Amino acid sequence: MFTVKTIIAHFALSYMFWCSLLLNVQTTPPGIPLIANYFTTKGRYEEANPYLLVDILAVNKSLVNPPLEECREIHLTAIIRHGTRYPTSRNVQKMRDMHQLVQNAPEGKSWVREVRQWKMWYTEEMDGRLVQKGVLDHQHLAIRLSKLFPLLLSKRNLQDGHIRFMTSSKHRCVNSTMSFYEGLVKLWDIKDEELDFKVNDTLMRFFDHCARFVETVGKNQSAMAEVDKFISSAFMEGVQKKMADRLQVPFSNVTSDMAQASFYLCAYEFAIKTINSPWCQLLDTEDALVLEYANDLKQFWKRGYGQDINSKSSCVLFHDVFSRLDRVASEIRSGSDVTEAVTIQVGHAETLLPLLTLLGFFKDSMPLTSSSYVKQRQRAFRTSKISPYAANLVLVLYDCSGDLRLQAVLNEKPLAFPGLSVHQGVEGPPLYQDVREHYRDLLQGCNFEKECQLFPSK
Ligand SMILES: O=P(O)(O)O[C@H]1[C@H](OP(=O)(O)O)[C@@H](OP(=O)(O)O)[C@H](O)[C@@H](O)[C@H]1OP(=O)(O)O
Repeated sequence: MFTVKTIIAHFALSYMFWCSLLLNVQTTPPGIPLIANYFTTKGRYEEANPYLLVDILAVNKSLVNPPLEECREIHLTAIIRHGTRYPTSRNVQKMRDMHQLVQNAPEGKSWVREVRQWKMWYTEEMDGRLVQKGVLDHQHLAIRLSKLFPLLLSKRNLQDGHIRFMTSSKHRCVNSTMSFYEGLVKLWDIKDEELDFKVNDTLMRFFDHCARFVETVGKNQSAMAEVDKFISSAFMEGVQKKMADRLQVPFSNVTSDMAQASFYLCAYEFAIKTINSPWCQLLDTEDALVLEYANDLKQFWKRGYGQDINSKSSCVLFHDVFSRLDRVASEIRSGSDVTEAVTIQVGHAETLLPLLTLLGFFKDSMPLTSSSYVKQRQRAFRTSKISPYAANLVLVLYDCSGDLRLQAVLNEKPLAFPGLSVHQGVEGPPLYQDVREHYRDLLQGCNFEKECQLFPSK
């Protein structure tokens, strides 16, 4: 349960947030950039769960465990994005160009001087590697999940080999997997144990192996047409103009890439070093909302509802998860032990977003387009909340006196399966059978090979 301190802090933070919205004044805690809630996939997990700012190990059991007394958790699959990372080499280049532009800006305000004096320390070699904060993200997540699901994430299950680890081959994911394991080993003071994990890109980087996705989306810039249109829109121009005014440089010198680079400089300095960098002074809330929307458009059209193949490329992961749930269900029904209590699968934002899309989560009534920025202010598809660093989708199977129930939890908050009504008005997670029925078409179809064929046979 939450401690009193956490509850008070949670309400204080929420009160400050709503004041800032109503009064449109900065009331974010000092040290946190005013625009920190809009960093999309470059954002910290803590901004999605502000109570963690007070106690990084706080959990709210009542939120995720079923209120039904007779339930006990019997299996957990967690699909987790890696922790906080360095920028990719492509973005380091954009950030370096932005830093260069500021060198030639006139002195101006004090923060401009600070930005001019700021040392560009990012290098291409960093290329998305995990940082120390990313190690802590996963260590802390492991401890919180073990507090939420103690029957599953237990010392006994770890030592008996009932907790399985799988990761993408990318260094940030391998190191995140090791950090998650370290969190448990430290918690239970386990010595002389070796982490046994599998690298499986077929599952964790399915998008690389889906020819139709690679050719029609990954390599096809026209699939990003709405993103490109928005980046050339008056909204983005407005951001560039304000930046040019603040820096007192010609508007023509401030490209949309530079606007994005300033956003990233503020985001990475904060996420990696917890610094409210002078770069954050270059953008106000309205600017951040525009840049947030540009990034959400990218994720929508490349990983979300924008193209059907985005979500269908995750069929292989969908079937992997449900075949394991089916296996556990039959083990329970036959009275035998559950062979795999916990599966930890570490991947990317582009592992999580297509699967969430396939399951129908965070779907808005209208698609995100270059012309719907204003209408989509309250959109459900907001990656700042869905897929920050260490974002995690946890599927928990419960045995409730013989009835199997399945709960979805995203970033430690329960998710209702879209379109699945509560079973006969009974509170708590739906019956597993009802979830399977709800996804019957996907379970019987969603054939990865067929969906990913570049030229589908008739
Ligand atoms: O804009 P960058 O180069 O950072 O984009 C990265 C992806 O980062 P994200 O857009 O999710 O913030 C990165 O995803 P991650 O979950 O591993 O951080 C992805 O692996 C990398 O290839 C870049 O994605 P893109 O779609 O190729 O731009």
